[in-house]
Amino acid sequence: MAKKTTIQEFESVFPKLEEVLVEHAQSYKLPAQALEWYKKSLEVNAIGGKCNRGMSVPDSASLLLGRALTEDEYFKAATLGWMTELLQAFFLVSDDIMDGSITRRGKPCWYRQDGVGMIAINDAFMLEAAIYTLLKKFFRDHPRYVDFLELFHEVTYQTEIGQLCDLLTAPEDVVDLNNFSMEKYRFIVIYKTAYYSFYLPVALALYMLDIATPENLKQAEDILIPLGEYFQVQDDYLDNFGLPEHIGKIGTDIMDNKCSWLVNQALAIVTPEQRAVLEENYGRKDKDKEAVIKKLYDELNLEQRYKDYEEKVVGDIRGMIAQIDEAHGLKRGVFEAFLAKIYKRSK
Ligand SMILES: CC(C)CCOP(=O)(O)OP(=O)(O)O
Repeated sequence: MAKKTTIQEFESVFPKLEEVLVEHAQSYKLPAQALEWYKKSLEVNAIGGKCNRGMSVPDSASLLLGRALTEDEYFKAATLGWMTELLQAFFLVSDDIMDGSITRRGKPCWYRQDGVGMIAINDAFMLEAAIYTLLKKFFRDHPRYVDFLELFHEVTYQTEIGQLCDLLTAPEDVVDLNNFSMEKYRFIVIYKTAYYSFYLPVALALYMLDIATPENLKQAEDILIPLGEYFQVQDDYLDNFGLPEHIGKIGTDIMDNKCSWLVNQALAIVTPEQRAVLEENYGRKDKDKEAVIKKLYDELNLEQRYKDYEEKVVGDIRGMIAQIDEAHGLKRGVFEAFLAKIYKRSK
């Protein structure tokens, strides 16, 4: 019988990994001040999230095996999971600078913390580098070591092309709503979110168990990418309708001129007068203009539109899960468990 991990159990693995990373830094005789800085960056930026990505590696491995993991299997799967959380930390530290975000996981963004500033850019690079230190330490002799390396490299690149398009579609000083479309939106979110947040953890579990056949990887991708799109739509919805004290971050999409799911939905249904309101107020660094957009979103009843979307897309995803061919090691439970982690989430 598969066993689901808990956040406590998953987080209990991190200190051991942090010790490995600190020892690696010490092997270069890193001065004490820099070492302390690195430790703090690891602890502040890797810990404190929901760990959906990280916990999905051991959860998926246990579901694929159809049994609880042994202690060593759990440690290895959780280590791969923490590598996805280090990748997440690398992206969040960077993204918060690019978006001019204020809070993250209920605290000031790392770059906004005392004395950090643009050192955060180098800290982000070091969070990414930590992935490969752990991979070499614990998986150098694994038959799929090169596949792990290539997977992390490819998924990082996919996320970066998504982020590039996200930023180019949301120039700070040039608001042109004709620049937005659902087609552009889908490309952006598939690459900036879906691959690293949903495909990566399951692909890691498949490689760890050495059942990452092209068929299994393709079947997994065909479901996990739509799941990742849904997850980003949720994030866009929460950016405006979520409670900052509950989601742990203050929404910035409207002022950041983002090609958000919400503005794309609005563009599809506004009257000419309402479109003029969008044109006049969207994408400006102005709280009063932001408030006008938030009021328009309420008038357009976008909250209900999101809830209708959620029921439709989850029905479609459940239909895809039901079609999975389990003959080559894949298990429907892997995707049902991932969906259950995010369905109707409020943060
Ligand atoms: C929307 C996504 C790309 C960024 C936030 O991801 P997340 O909600 O999993 O964040 P946490 O790691 O803080 O739980």
